[in-house]
Amino acid sequence: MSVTVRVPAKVNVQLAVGPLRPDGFHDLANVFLAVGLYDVVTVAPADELRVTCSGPDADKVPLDPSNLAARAALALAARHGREANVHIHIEKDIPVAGGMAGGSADGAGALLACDALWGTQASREDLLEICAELGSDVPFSLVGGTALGRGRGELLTPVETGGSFWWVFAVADGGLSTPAVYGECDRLRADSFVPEPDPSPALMDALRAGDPVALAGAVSNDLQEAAVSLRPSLRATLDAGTEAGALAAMVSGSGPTTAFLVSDEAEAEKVAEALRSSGTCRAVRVAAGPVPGATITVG
Ligand SMILES: C[C@@](CO)(OP(=O)(O)O)[C@H](O)COP(=O)(O)OP(=O)(O)OC[C@H]1O[C@@H](n2ccc(N)nc2=O)[C@H](O)[C@@H]1O
Ligand SMILES: Nc1ncnc2c1ncn2[C@@H]1O[C@H](COP(=O)(O)OP(=O)(O)O)[C@@H](O)[C@H]1O
Repeated sequence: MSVTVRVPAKVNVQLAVGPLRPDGFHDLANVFLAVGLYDVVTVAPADELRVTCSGPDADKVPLDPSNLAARAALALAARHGREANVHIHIEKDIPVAGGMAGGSADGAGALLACDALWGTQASREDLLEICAELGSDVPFSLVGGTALGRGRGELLTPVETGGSFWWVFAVADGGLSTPAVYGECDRLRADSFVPEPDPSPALMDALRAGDPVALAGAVSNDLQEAAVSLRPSLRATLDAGTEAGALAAMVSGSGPTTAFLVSDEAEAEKVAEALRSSGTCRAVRVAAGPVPGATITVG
């Protein structure tokens, strides 16, 4: 017997970062959009907890208990007074350390899969609470769609979205550490007043209208300057996408993946081809969103 869960990547259409909190996190207005690039997590009974991973980036994924999928299984097992004796296999398609919440996706996926495998029947609230303990982005990987994350990103409310948006993602060589990018953001803003983060009304209107041109005018990412500061070569990738006709060019979350909003699928293929031949990135992916969060496909 096994259970398989499919979990999407995300792009942040707004990432407003407030001042550094005493606990080392930042308050956010984090508008997540789940996009159709997926990791697939399968769990099956085993003698002991074990994680395996396949896919082109598999060698970059830790297989020890620091893996977010393993941590999710251990957290659920601890709550229900049982052993986490399960084999977790991750088919990884989400770029690793790319600002697309791949680890968070695996955490949410393993949690949902173990809950079904073990019949623990945890409530949605319990699952979301465990997700928040695992990481700021993990609750969103469970719920998917479009959502506003407040607090450190874990306090979610759904955002009405009137259509599907097409994206091209340029995957960079190597990853960027999320804490390092937040740290660089603090350093760059050390002498500026940093306001409390708020969701953009223009962005909410554009999402509700399903209007990619309006969305392109409203997207923002306070971590972009920091990601480009740590990885200056991203500037050339952003420029290549803009020159190819993307409506908006931005860093995805903490990067180094860059995200290009386009009007439709045909434009996506055009911009993708231009990015591929630009020589400014390692790989190019096309995806649309919003899509649902973690979903059981087998089991
Ligand atoms: C930046 C974002 C945008 O969605 O994602 P990525 O682009 O990395 O995927 C998130 O805020 C990343 O969330 P996640 O990767 O879950 O971070 P966590 O494990 O909770 O925290 C890792 C570290 O990031 C920093 N951190 C994270 C969230 C937050 N609101 N403020 C922070 O300062 C802290 O240094 C923290 O120790
Ligand atoms: N299941 C997992 N998949 C990928 N990375 C993981 C996983 N579990 C833990 N990690 C660690 O999390 C780091 C961040 O990876 P990831 O979640 O892919 O990127 P990001 O935080 O930029 O969205 C990786 O460098 C890796 O060390």
